[in-house]
Amino acid sequence: MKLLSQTQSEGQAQLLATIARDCLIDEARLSPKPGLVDSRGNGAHHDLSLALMERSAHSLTPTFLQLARQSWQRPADIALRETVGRLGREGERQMMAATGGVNTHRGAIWALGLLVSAAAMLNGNASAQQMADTAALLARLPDNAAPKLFSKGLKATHQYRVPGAREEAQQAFPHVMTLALPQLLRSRAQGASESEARIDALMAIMTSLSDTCVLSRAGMPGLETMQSGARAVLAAGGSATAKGRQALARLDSQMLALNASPGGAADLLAATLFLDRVCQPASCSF
Ligand SMILES: CC(C)(COP(=O)(O)OP(=O)(O)OC[C@H]1O[C@@H](n2cnc3c(N)ncnc32)[C@H](O[C@H]2O[C@H](COP(=O)(O)OP(=O)(O)OP(=O)(O)O)[C@@H](O)[C@H]2O)[C@@H]1O)[C@@H](O)C(=O)NCCC(=O)NCCS
Ligand SMILES: Nc1ncnc2[nH]cnc12
Repeated sequence: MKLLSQTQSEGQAQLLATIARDCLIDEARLSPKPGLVDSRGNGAHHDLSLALMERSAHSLTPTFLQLARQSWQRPADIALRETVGRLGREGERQMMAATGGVNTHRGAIWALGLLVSAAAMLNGNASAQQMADTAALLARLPDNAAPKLFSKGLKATHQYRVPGAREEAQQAFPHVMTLALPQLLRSRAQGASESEARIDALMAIMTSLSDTCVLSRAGMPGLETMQSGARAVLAAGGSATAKGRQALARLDSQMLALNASPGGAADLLAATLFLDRVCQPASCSF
């Protein structure tokens, strides 16, 4: 583990916060994303826009910075879990204030917030898997200060008996670690452009995620359409190929017709981009 002076660790905390914000902006701008806000338009959303997503991302930089500062070289214990929970809820309030009450990034605050904390806890010398495992340790700890709130995500996970955002983090982000990151690297290695590789990584997540945003808006038929459509894009060779792009356009039309938007998958793409940026295959480089 690297020992850093206070000035160095403050610089690293600021870097982590900036990277987390940039990953949210990169995710929002990436096009074409089925059903989601992107640089073409608002997807299946009436209350979201790219400008709003970007404003929301900027409003979260102080939250990510506080998470990194407070987590620096600390162990995963209840005290840190409660601090992280408090900062996360404060971040949600900042987001709501910045967007006039629209939920742009609730799932992203959760996933990226835990990963920013994990990166800081590990002081910069860890693999993506170690960071995901450390984030999972935190996510599994009880937060006694958390209010017992009803949420659309909880309703969908109970109704359809599927895992949601909470479980994804508690299980160390399987959709990021076993699907998205490997696909990102594979598509790059096969010569895809950076945008195409990122779209392919999003597709990899969408092949299997039980996205509670899609379930809430379009039920199980919507989720099945998302998963089979994403599999079709990858089976056709991914978004770098003409057939893959046709399958992607088909999936986009289907998601719009169903009013379905994979907001959870988008959050996990941002988490994937974060780990890709802060970690090397063997150790971390931020
Ligand atoms: C653990 C929490 C994430 C709360 O989870 P829960 O499931 O109880 O609550 P939700 O409010 O539903 O938020 C979950 C959000 O997570 C994203 N998501 C969905 N499925 C998955 C999945 N399988 N894996 C990972 N992530 C997933 C998703 O976020 C995106 O969608 C949001 C928009 O969705 P929605 O509000 O439903 O909006 P629309 O459908 O557009 O609404 P209408 O237009 O139809 O009205 C958007 O924000 C994206 O980010 C889910 O929404 C966690 O929040 C929590 O407990 N926090 C407490 C604080 C804490 O401890 N923080 C620690 C870390 S900082
Ligand atoms: N690009 C996006 N569009 C809609 N909802 C989202 N949640 C996170 N990213 C999103």
